[in-house]
Amino acid sequence: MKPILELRDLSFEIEGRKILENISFSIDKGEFVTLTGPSGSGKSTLLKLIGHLISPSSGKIFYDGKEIFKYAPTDYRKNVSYFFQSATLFDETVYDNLAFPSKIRDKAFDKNRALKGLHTVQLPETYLNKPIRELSGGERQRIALVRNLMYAPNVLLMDEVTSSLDKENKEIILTFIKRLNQDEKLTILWITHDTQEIKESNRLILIKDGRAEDIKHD
Ligand SMILES: Nc1ncnc2c1ncn2[C@@H]1O[C@H](COP(=O)(O)OP(=O)(O)OP(=O)(O)O)[C@@H](O)[C@H]1O
Repeated sequence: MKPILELRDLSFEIEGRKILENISFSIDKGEFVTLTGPSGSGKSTLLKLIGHLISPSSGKIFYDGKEIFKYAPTDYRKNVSYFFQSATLFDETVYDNLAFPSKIRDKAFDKNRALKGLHTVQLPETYLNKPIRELSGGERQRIALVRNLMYAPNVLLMDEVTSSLDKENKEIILTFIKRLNQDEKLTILWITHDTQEIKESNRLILIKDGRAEDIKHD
C-alpha cells in the first residue's frame, strides 16, 4: 500500500540556521500520529511544511504519491487540512459557521452531519441557532473543529489544538477525532504535550536536533 504522506530528505533552514535536517518518514492512511520533542525542535515548522504553508529548503513531500506543490492549493487543503488552535469563527450563529463549508462548495447543507458533529462534541442541537459570541472558548474550539470536518479531509494536521482547554473540553475533542479516525479512516498528525493524548495515538515520532525518530509504533 502506498503511504498517504511521505517525507523525503526534508530540510528547512531559516536565517542560515538549520531547523530540520533530512527528515524522512511515511504515514499510512488511517494512522494517528503524534509529533513530540523539545520546545523549539521544529515540530510546528514540520507541520506547516506538510500543510503547505511554508516551503522546504530541500527535500520533498508527497501526498498520495504526488508531490504536494503539484496540487492546486485549494485541492490540497481539501485533502490535507491544517487546523489552528486559534481557528476563527465568524461572529454569526453556529449554523452560519457550520453551513459555510457547503456554501463555498455550492452544495446543500448536510444537517445530519452537523447534528452528528454537535452530538459528538456534546453540544445540544439547539446550539445551531446560538450566536458565536455566547459560546465559551472550549465550545468555540469544538464548533471550529466540527466546521473543519463537515467535509472531512483525508489528513488532519493539528498543532496543540487542545493545549488551552480544560480537561473536559480536551476529552470531548479527543473523542471526536478518534471517532473520525476509526469510522472514516481520517489520518491524523498532531502535536501535543498531553500524556493522555499521546497514549491515544498509535505512533509517536520524536523531533530532536533537527531529526525524526520513531519511538512508538503499535
Ligand atoms: N519565522 C521564523 N523566523 C525565525 N525563526 C523561526 C521562525 N519559525 C520558527 N523559527 C525557529 O525555528 C525553531 C523551531 O520552531 P518551531 O516553532 O517549529 O518549534 P516547536 O518544536 O514547534 O516548538 P514548541 O514546542 O515550543 O512550540 C525555533 O528555534 C524557532 O525560533
